[in-house]
Amino acid sequence: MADTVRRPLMAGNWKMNLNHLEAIALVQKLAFSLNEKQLTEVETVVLPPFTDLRSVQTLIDGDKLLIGYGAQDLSPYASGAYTGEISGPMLARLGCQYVVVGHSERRAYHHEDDATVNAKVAAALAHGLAPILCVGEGLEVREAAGHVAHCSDQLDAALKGLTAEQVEKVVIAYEPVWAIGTGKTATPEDAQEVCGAVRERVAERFGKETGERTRVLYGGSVKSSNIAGIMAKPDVDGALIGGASLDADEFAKIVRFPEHVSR
Ligand SMILES: O=C[C@H](O)COP(=O)(O)O
Repeated sequence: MADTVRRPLMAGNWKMNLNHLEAIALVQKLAFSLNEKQLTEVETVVLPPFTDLRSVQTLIDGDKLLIGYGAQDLSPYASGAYTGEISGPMLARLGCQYVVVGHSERRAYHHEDDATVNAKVAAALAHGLAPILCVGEGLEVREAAGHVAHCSDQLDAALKGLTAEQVEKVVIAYEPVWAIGTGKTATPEDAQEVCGAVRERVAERFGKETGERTRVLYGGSVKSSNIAGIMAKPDVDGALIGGASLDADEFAKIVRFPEHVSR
């Protein structure tokens, strides 16, 4: 992790897990497990299913918890006849700060292509939400050593038409598909290679300052036992955590990573 203006971000993507009652219990436990200093040093965010958001908002606002929250997806449209969809304005009204866009599970199971991801990034920004934009290669691309080019192409497509000022608000998450939910974590060097390349690409297209300010996360089988090594890398500003974020103790240990990193 570089000594820059970039505040570390640990975001827990719960995926399709935990109902609204379980969500309240987890957020309460997470908040009790971390003190003000830890939550100030490391931005801590939960990304629950849509049905939990109102409960999470009520708890976080009511108890003034230093925990952020957001959604896992949004429609590219603001309103209209799109059955089953949830819009940016709806999420903004619920106080969401973040929304995941282009997660590999949505690209694979919901056939989201680069144009859709680009439209969703723009929709999020238009409604004051910071997109957590996911890029990442599958195993075949990795084995053919095409991972950097693949992520760079996904990034270019997703950021098409944006200004530098907008790009600074985007959080980019490098999530190698082969490391998601598999227990196969990328090594800190693997994470650094792509996170560094992503930052360089942002700098090339939107300017050096924008590259320096944009946060780049790693995601894929992150746990308390491997987070310190990953966060020691200069271009990794945090993590997008799946399975491990469903356990409040484990998530809190991940947030406390600075205690295990020598800087
Ligand atoms: O969004 C989170 C990632 O898909 C990582 O999931 P995981 O930590 O369960 O491997």
